[in-house]
Parts: sequence; structure tokens; C-alpha cells
Amino acid sequence: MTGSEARRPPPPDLAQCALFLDLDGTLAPIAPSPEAARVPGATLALLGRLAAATGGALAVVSGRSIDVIDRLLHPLRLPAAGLHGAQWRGPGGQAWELPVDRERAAGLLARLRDVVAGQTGIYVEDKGISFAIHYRHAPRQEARIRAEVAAVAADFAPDYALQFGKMVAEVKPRGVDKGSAVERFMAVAPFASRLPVMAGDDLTDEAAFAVVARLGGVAIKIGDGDTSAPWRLPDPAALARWLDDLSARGPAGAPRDG
Ligand SMILES: O=P(O)(O)OC[C@H]1O[C@H](O[C@H]2O[C@H](CO)[C@@H](O)[C@H](O)[C@H]2O)[C@H](O)[C@@H](O)[C@@H]1O
Repeated sequence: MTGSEARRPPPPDLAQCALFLDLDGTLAPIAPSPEAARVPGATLALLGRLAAATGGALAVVSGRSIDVIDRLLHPLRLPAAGLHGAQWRGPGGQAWELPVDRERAAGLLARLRDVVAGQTGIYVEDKGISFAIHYRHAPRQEARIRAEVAAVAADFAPDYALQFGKMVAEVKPRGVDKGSAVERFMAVAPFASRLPVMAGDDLTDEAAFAVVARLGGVAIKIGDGDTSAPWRLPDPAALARWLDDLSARGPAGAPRDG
């Protein structure tokens, strides 16, 4: 499905669904740098209402680390999956992180720092066990950067994998993705047995869309770009309006009063 199609998703009953929300480009508008990203205050308040309306079945599923997710969502502390599924925090606060050889991760980081050395507008975001090379400020370098990062990722296979995204090429631990993170949530209360609803804007979200589709749920692409998701909203503001409308409805998706 391409970016020309815009299909507003049907309204699920919040009392019956599990919400999975990506962060950058979905809850927070895309910003010039990772540090500049912000979740609007109204969206934070909305997330609090949605968490209550779903009985706690709301999780953020992001490429950011869980520490950064918590910082961006402060004062909320929601169930979360970080680093594209390499970190997970459940509804009771139970934490899991993919075991990674830290020495090898340090070697990978050094190689990626070599790739960007001396280049204007291209830098490495060090997320501890996953590393993102951002080129938003050097877009004409995209093909070269992607090729060089892919070559480094190949040298670190099979324990690392390449993940492209919006003006970013990332090398992340292999064996996990946002799909496995959603599956992990769907195995525990209060997520289990609910209808999964996932919204996301980027390539990393496609793995979660596939799991949600397999479970008969609702996958929503935010913005342009090819996707397997059958539903689409144009931007984070439209998603916030759609979610706000859901939170204002009664059980079983009844329209709001007035
Ligand atoms: O899964 P997400 O929550 O969408 O995280 C994906 C990546 O998001 C961040 O990078 C992206 O957003 C930045 C801020 O808007 C933007 O400057 C950058 O160009 C985007 O690629 C984050 O920095 C990455 O670590 C995440 O993997």
C-alpha cells in the first residue's frame, strides 16, 4: 500500500483493545535531531486517559531506549519496549533485556564512529547495545552512508542486523524486533486476549504490523510510505485526534455525546 491512500481506521472499543504506540513520528512529531523530539503535553494527558480506559493495556514500542522513552513521556511510566524490541518492561514493571556481548558492542560502535568521522551533519546515536547513524542534515549522503553502515553490519552478523529508518541507518541486535515485543505483551495480562491496535510511522513498525495482522488486530500507518498496514492517518496530530475521539466514546465504540 502506498502513501496516496488515506484510510481512517475503524474505532475499536478501548475496553477490549490493547494499544501499541510507536514514539518518534507517531506520538512525537519528527524533529531535526533525537534530542529535539518532544511529545506534546496534550498527548501525554491523552495517554494517561487511554491507559486508564484500556485497564493498563497500553504500551509504547520504540527504537529508543526505555530510559529515553520514560524521559520523553515524563511523568508517565508506561509498559514499554525499547531498542526495537531488545528491551521490554511489562505492565507490572518486570524488565527484560536481550543479553549482548558488551565488548563486541563496543567494537561495533568504534567501527561506526569511523564511518562518520570528519563528516558534517552525520553522527552516531549511542544507545548502549544499538547504534543509529543519523544523516538528516546530510541527505545527499544517504546512499553512501547506508552502504557503509550495511557493510559494518555484515561484519557483525549474525548477532547484529541492519535497520533503516527515517534519515537513519541503525545496527541493532538481531533476533528481536517490534513484532516480538508485541507478542511478548500479548502473552500477559492485561494485554492477553484483547484486540491489538498498533500505530507507527517507520520501517521498524512493519514487524509489529505483521504480528497485529496475524492476531486479527488493527495496524495503522502514520504518514506516507509503503506499508502492510491497511489503515493510515496522515500525521501524529491526526493520530492524537483519533485517539482522543476513542477516549471520549463510551464502551463498544459509542459516539461521543454532543
Ligand atoms: O521506533 P521509534 O520510536 O519511531 O524510534 C525510531 C528512531 O527514532 C529516532 O530517530 C528518528 O526521530 C528523530 C527525532 O524526530 C529524527 O531526528 C530522526 O531523523 C529519526 O530517524 C531515534 O533517534 C532513533 O534512535 C530511533 O531508532
